[in-house]
Amino acid sequence: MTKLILIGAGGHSKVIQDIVAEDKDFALYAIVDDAFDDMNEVDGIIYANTSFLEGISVKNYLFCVAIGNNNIRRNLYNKFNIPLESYATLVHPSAVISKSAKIGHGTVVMPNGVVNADTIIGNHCIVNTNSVIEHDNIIGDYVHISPNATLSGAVTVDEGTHVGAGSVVIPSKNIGSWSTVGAGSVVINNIMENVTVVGVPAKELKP
Ligand SMILES: CC(=O)SCCNC(=O)CCNC(=O)[C@H](O)C(C)(C)COP(=O)(O)OP(=O)(O)OC[C@H]1O[C@@H](n2cnc3c(N)ncnc32)[C@H](O)[C@@H]1OP(=O)(O)O
Repeated sequence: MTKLILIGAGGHSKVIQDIVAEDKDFALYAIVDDAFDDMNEVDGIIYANTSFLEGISVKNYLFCVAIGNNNIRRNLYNKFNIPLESYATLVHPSAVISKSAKIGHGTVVMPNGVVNADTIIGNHCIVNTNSVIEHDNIIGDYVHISPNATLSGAVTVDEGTHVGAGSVVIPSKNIGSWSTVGAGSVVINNIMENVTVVGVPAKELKP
């Protein structure tokens, strides 16, 4: 069993802890978060400040940045000198993943997530509860596909973008990097980088 360390102790972390509890390949070793000043051990799990990472031998563990915010997740990955290969790919047993799909390091697939044929998902992504990523999608690093969102076939989502809960993207559209698709939106056009779109059909929200 591989010992796993989660970086982050908030709501998103709780869902990941549930996934780890279902996975016989992993044993949750520690949860580190700057919200913790002191080190405690509860039910065999260490709770500690992120400075705990400085005193361990990285090669003995796998890791996951368990933070929902895409930008913070990227910043924490860049902050800690942990090789990409040391980040686990965590998949809930109820998720359905095509044998031809590829999923990167540090990426989590929540309950009932679907990733279909020939889709490629990058590193440190979130495929959230009940979301559907259809065939031939290309999903960049640090992307979050929220609960109940549906990406139709051959969609591309570039780095850091957040696709909101219950939104739909029609086939073959591209969503640029570090953009946000509001909850419940329907994307029928390509979306630029660094914008927020909302509504049906999705239109840019001007600052
Ligand atoms: C397990 C989990 O929890 S995973 C997390 C999943 N999270 C999500 O899906 C959240 C997605 N976020 C949203 O939908 C947000 O509303 C955002 C990012 C689109 C906009 O947030 P903000 O920038 O704070 O916008 P704000 O709330 O000020 O609204 C601005 C305008 O957009 C409208 N608007 C905001 N969100 C939406 C939406 N999803 N659909 C349609 N209109 C919207 C508002 O009504 C408002 O309109 P008005 O100016 O005419 O009054």
